Amino acid sequence: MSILSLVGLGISKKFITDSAIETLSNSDIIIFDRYTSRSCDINVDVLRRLVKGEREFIEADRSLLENNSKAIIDYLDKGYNVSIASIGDALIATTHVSLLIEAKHRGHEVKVIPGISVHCYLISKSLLSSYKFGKSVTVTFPYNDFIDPTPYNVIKDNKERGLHTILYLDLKNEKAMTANEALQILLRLEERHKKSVLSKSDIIIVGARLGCDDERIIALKVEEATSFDFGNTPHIIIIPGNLHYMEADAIKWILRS
Ligand SMILES: C[S@@+](CC[C@H](N)C(=O)[O-])C[C@H]1O[C@@H](n2cnc3c(N)ncnc32)[C@H](O)[C@@H]1O
Repeated sequence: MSILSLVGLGISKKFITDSAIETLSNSDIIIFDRYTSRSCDINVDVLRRLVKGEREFIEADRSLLENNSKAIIDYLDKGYNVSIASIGDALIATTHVSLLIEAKHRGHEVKVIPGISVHCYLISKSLLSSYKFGKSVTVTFPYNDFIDPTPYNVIKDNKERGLHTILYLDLKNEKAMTANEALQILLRLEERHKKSVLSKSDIIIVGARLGCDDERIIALKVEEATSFDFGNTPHIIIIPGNLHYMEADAIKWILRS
């Protein structure tokens, strides 16, 4: 029986925990997940330096972790302890739980090492109440002329219940969607569906490169945000629902003046 560990690295180097390093150092094979999220300063070379002892590193894209999990199970079946190291938390806004289930079914031990996720970091820095977030959703790049309406519908459902929505932005190969692109997509969906889900005068919150030295978190109107320069990616957005008076007071500190 081998061990499969899902290790969250946190969103930047300063958040990598001792527990993460210890778990990686005890693995024979470390699979660095470089597709579910990006960090400003964590990469495979950084991990090589932090991990104790010589370990085999594999850089994994979507095909290895989602379509070809058999390769991972084969390593476990051969007696190797495997860690999958993801930016942020390995189980927040990913589908990696399927790997744990598969490994467990094969009789292997599974471990989860939580990491500081962009999800909780953003909620904390936004000053909004964690009790008032609804379902989160990813805005994906249009495919030919097709724009996936899911984010529009999720924002609508959350807003109907007064809840805030976190929008993750698509990562495709080397391209990361900017907040500007995401908002243009949502405004196009508004034009198409006309359900008054998003208007140019709404206040939204954008986080850029959270956890990095040049992080930004700004509350501003949609019409300003569409052309605002938030700096390099990754970016993330909150579409607020109804603001409690304390939330409305607190976000003034991050409001663009
Ligand atoms: C699918 S989510 C995965 C989240 C990750 N598992 C975690 O727990 O942090 C990845 C998306 O979150 C956002 N994101 C991740 N890290 C970020 C950061 N440091 N600053 C701003 N947005 C970030 C981006 O929109 C990115 O495309």
